[in-house]
Amino acid sequence: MGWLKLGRTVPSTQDIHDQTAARHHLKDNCAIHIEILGTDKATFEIDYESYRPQPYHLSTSQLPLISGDIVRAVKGSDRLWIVVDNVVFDCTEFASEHPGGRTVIESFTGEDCSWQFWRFHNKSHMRKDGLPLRIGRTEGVVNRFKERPRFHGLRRHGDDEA
Ligand code: HEM
Repeated sequence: MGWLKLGRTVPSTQDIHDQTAARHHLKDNCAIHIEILGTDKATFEIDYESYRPQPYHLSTSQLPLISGDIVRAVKGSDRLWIVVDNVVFDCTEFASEHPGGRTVIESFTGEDCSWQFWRFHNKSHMRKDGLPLRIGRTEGVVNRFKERPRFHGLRRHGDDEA
């Protein structure tokens, strides 16, 4: 499948150098370090280690919100975070044990990969292996690839039965 083979894109550093974005992160109370370096730009380092797995009993809406800018910026770090259905999973350690291989998780780091995920996994995989990796929820992290419709016979998968 094409999207499985695509390499990583170079991360945009625009967000990281944008002062407005920096203020936004502060407002969200995230663990970051901001330093003004004598220019009109602010830079910050994100303390990715401070985002910890969340208790299993929390519903998605109870998970801490991680700003989309922080999730996207993970591409420039050594952490492997992915987003499925607006939930952020830290797969850094899990990736090496992933039955589908490490590469596929690396290729989606800092991105939404919801439909790709659901093509290969079911809710039971998510409960057993995904739940321990949840570190938060996020908003506005998009999927790079458009989902291709699937067909069962002549019927489009997901269409109403009637
Ligand atoms: C939260 C992150 C993920 C978890 C917990 C996870 C978990 C798993 C598990 C438990 C399996 C084995 C399934 C089985 O035994 O039938 C598996 C296989 C697989 N996963 Fe993931 N996965 C994750 C992310 C991803 C992502 C982002 C992709 C990319 C599409 C992916 C692609 C695959 C593939 C291709 C397989 C092999 C399927 C097969 O051999 O039939 N996984 N994964």
